[in-house]
Amino acid sequence: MSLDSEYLNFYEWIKKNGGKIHEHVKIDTKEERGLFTTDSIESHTALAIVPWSLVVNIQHPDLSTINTDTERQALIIFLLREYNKEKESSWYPWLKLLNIEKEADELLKIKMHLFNCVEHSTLGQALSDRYQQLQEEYEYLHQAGTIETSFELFCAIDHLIWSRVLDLPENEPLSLVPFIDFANHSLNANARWFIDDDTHNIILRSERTLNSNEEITICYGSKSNEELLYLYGFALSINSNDRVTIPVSLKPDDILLEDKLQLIQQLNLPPRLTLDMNGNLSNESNQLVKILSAQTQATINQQNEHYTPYLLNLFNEYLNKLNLCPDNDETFTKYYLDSQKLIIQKAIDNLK
Ligand SMILES: C[S@@+](CC[C@H](N)C(=O)[O-])C[C@H]1O[C@@H](n2cnc3c(N)ncnc32)[C@H](O)[C@@H]1O
Repeated sequence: MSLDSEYLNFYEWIKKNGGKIHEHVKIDTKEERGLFTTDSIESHTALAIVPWSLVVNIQHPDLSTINTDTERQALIIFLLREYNKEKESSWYPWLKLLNIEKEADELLKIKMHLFNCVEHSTLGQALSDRYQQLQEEYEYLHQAGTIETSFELFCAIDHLIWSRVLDLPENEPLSLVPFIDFANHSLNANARWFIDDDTHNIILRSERTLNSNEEITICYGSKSNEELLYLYGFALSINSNDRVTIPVSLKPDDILLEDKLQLIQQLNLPPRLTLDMNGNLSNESNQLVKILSAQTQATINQQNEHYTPYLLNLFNEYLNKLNLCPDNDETFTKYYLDSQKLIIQKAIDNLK
């Protein structure tokens, strides 16, 4: 079956289930697959209406027999089960388009490459923690006979969920919304989605006039490149929400170790420094540096002469690690690294 007919099947499936897609909206692939217009569309027009019966979450009758610890696990089990049914699944027209097997292969390659470059960062820590958690979760579900797939497929489905789930309001369950899940992210989005109060349908609506052949985008939130990479596997070349977070720790031979630890705990400071786009430290981070750099009891929580050298050393070390990462063609890793280097360089210049 050609790709076009797969898309047509998908649109038909949505309509058959009571949904609507604007006649000038379709899924297409330019740099990245997404939603596009085929003609101009006025502002505040419904681009797609997805019925609640097609929203995948624990309230859906198809998930009612799944008993798990978390909503996410229920979604994983549901997707694996439906994926294995292939054409027999009533969700097939949507699942077919998600390229789950290809995802499983690519995900590992990209993650390994990315991981080599970010091992020293908070992103590296978060990725390896997640990988370990996934391994433990997989072992547990596999041994209990709840899932019978490979670990790679399990990871791909987990990634699929995090990268496609919609941020519904707090009282709503974790949900996947076919069709709207094809909208890519932009900080300058031209569309947004909302739940219709009366019908509970999910509506995607244009927020301004759209030109013909324009990509329809929604905003996934004000996320840094690190968060975007962690959750979705992409980064932006220009991201006004970007920042650098550097993990820091105390040296075991620090003569003020106990006092510093106590103070850090008392003030509830996280063990990392955060720099905004302009290379400025957050207030919390500033306080943490004062403590970490102090060399006498009297100056333990004050600006001290070691403050600037401590930071310069830390920033230069971090920059060196970023520079050690070999050049690579992976676009998003490059965006991430370039932006990190720019911010660190600004922070170094600010100290001079
Ligand atoms: C909700 S899906 C959007 C549809 C997806 N592009 C597809 O082909 O099915 C989210 C995924 O799309 C990609 N994506 C979304 N916004 C992007 C952007 N601005 N730049 C590059 N990739 C993006 C990422 O791979 C992300 O994990």
